[in-house]
Amino acid sequence: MSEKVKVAIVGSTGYGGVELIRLLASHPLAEVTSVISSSSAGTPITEGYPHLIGISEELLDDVDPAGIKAKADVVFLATPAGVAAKLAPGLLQAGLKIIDLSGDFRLKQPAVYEQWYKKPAADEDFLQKAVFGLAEIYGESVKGADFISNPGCYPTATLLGLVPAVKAGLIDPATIIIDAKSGVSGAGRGASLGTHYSELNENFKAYKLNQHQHIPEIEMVLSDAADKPVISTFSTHLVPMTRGIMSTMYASITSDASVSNADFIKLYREFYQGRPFVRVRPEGQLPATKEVWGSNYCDIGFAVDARTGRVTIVSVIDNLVKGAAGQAIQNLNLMMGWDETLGLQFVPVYP
Ligand SMILES: NC(=O)C1=CN([C@@H]2O[C@H](COP(=O)(O)OP(=O)(O)OC[C@H]3O[C@@H](n4cnc5c(N)ncnc54)[C@H](OP(=O)(O)O)[C@@H]3O)[C@@H](O)[C@H]2O)C=CC1
Ligand SMILES: CC(=O)N[C@@H](CCC(=O)OP(=O)(O)O)C(=O)O
Repeated sequence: MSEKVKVAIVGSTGYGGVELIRLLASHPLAEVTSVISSSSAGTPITEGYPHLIGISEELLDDVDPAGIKAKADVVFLATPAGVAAKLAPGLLQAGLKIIDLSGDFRLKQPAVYEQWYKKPAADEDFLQKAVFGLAEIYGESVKGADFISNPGCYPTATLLGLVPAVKAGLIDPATIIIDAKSGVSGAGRGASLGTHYSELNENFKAYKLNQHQHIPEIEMVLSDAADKPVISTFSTHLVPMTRGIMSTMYASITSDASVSNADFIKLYREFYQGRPFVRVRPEGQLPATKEVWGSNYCDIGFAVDARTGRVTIVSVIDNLVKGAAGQAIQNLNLMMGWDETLGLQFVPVYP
C-alpha cells in the first residue's frame, strides 16, 4: 500500500479551507498533515469549527515555508487576494507543489490584475508559471503541473457553460451577457455589512456591476476559445442562500439555419465526453443550484428562442466545491497523475 501524499492548507480557517479538510478526509491517496493559520497558530481548528471534531484534531501551524515543507508535499493556498502572490515563490523554492484558490495567479498580465484587484500583482515570472486549472478546458496542461491556479467560482460556472458554443462558433461572442447569482458563502467567513443576516435575508441585490474581478478571467478564456478578443457584460447578484452559483447566459445564435436545444445538447455532450463532472441536462430540463449542492458537478441546460434568435444557457455549481475546494482536489488528482474523480465521487445532498 503506497503512502498517502501529504497536504498542507494555508487559510484552513476560512470557508474554502474547511471545505478542503471535509473533502480530503475521505480522499484515498491524500491526507491533510498541516492546517495553517496566520492568526490562530497553536489552537485547535475545532475551536472555530466544531463540525471537524474527530476529523482534524491537529493544532493550527504557523505560516512558515520550511515548516510546511517538513510536513507536506503539496500546499493549498485558500487565502484572500494578495497573500498567495507573496507566499507562493518561497513555497515553490522550498520544493512544494502549489494549488492556489485565490485570484493571484489566474491573470497573466500584472497590469490587468492590478486594474481589477486593486493590489500589487505577483512577480510576472510566477504568473507565467502557474497553470490555469479549469480541467475540462485545459486538462492536458494541468496534468503533472507543479503550480496550479484554481479558477474563480463564477468563472467556473460561466466558462463551462459558454466555451463549447464559442469554440464551435454557434454563438456570437460579442453578444454574450452573463447574469450570475451567488450564495453568501462565496464571500468567505468574515463578517461584513453586506452579508449579515438582516441585510441579506428576504433580499436580493446586484453588486460590483462592471467592476467584478472575475470579468478579466472570463474574458481571458472566452478570447482564447473564440481566437479573438472578447469582452462581455457580467453582472453578479447575492442570493439569500448559503451555497450555490447560477450563471444565466444570453447570446445570439450565429447560424441562419434553425438551431435547436437538441443541437446544443449534442455539441456539449460531445465536448464534455469523458469529463465526469459536467452533466448536460436533457431537452426541457434546466438545472437548479440544489441539484449540485455539496457536489463537484457543474450542470448545464439550454433554452433556444427561435423568435429572438438567442439561446439562454443555465449553468450551476456549488461555489465551495466545484467553485473552490472540489475543483482544487480535482486539480490535485491531475497534478499527481491520478484519476480526476478520486475523493470526489459523492452525490449532491438533496433536498
Ligand atoms: N468562498 C468561495 O466560494 C470561494 C473562494 N475563493 C477564493 O479562495 C480564497 C479563500 O476564500 P474563503 O475561504 O472564502 O475566504 P475566508 O475569508 O473564509 O478565509 C480566508 C482565510 O485566509 C486566512 N488569511 C487571511 N490573511 C492571511 C495571511 N496574510 N496569510 C495567511 N492566511 C491568511 C484567514 O485565516 P487565518 O486568520 O486563520 O490565517 C482566513 O480564514 C479567496 O481568495 C477567495 O476569493 C475562490 C472560489 C470560491
Ligand atoms: C458572494 C461573493 O461576494 N463572492 C465573491 C467571490 C470572490 C472570489 O471567489 O474571489 P476570487 O475568485 O477573485 O478569489 C465576490 O463576488 O467577490
